[in-house]
Amino acid sequence: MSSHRRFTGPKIIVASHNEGKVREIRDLLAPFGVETVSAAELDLPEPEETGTTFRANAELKALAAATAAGLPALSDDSGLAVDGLDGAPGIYSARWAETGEGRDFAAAMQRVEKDLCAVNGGPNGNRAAKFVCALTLAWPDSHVETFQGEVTGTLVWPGRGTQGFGYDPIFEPDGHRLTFGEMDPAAKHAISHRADAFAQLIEACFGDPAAS
Ligand SMILES: O=P(O)(O)OP(=O)(O)OP(=O)(O)OC[C@H]1O[C@@H](n2cnc3c(O)ncnc32)[C@H](O)[C@@H]1O
Ligand SMILES: [Mg+2]
Repeated sequence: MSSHRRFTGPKIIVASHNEGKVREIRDLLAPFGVETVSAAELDLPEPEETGTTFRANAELKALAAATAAGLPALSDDSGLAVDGLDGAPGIYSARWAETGEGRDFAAAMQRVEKDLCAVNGGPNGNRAAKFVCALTLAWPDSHVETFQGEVTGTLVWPGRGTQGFGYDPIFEPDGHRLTFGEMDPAAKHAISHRADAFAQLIEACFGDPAAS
């Protein structure tokens, strides 16, 4: 028997204010016939991400939405962790793009490249990075289930492609010659950090209970 709590539906809050993420989460949930409503659509406040780990931030976002709305909520805390930068920007990936008037990912990607070149003494050297995703499913009684996924790759410069969102144009996953920015959504979903975490969530909380 699995010790995970199962989601019995029918409705789930997607506890994110990031449109690109909400689109991907809806794609990944589509085969399970779950009705979704996003935190933005419900006008839920965006909690401050005070955690020091992806897990802590995912849990606080999901709990805030689930307890405010009285429905199970699914959050995602994710980011780009660059080996040569000791894992930066990491949990600060969104904050590196903040301008005070919104987000500028062109500027955030430029900062990653500049910092990496400073460490490597130029454009070559160690350009390894990974995307990390912590997914939390929380219930209104404060029960949480959290799963973490990742995908390793290499940073390219300049960025390529206009698909996806955030740092996708500069991330070329290992074993591929296209960046996430150049891949179709289905190709990204086959290998992404989000899809990795999702596969674990689905198996633990959405699978057939008779099979566990
Ligand atoms: O907190 P919510 O409301 O979900 O939305 P957010 O955009 O603030 O999300 P995070 O706090 O988790 O920050 C994640 C950052 O990492 C970036 N990121 C995460 N997953 C990504 C992906 O699949 N492709 C590109 N960038 C990604 C993303 O653009 C954000 O800047
Ligand atoms: Mg955020």
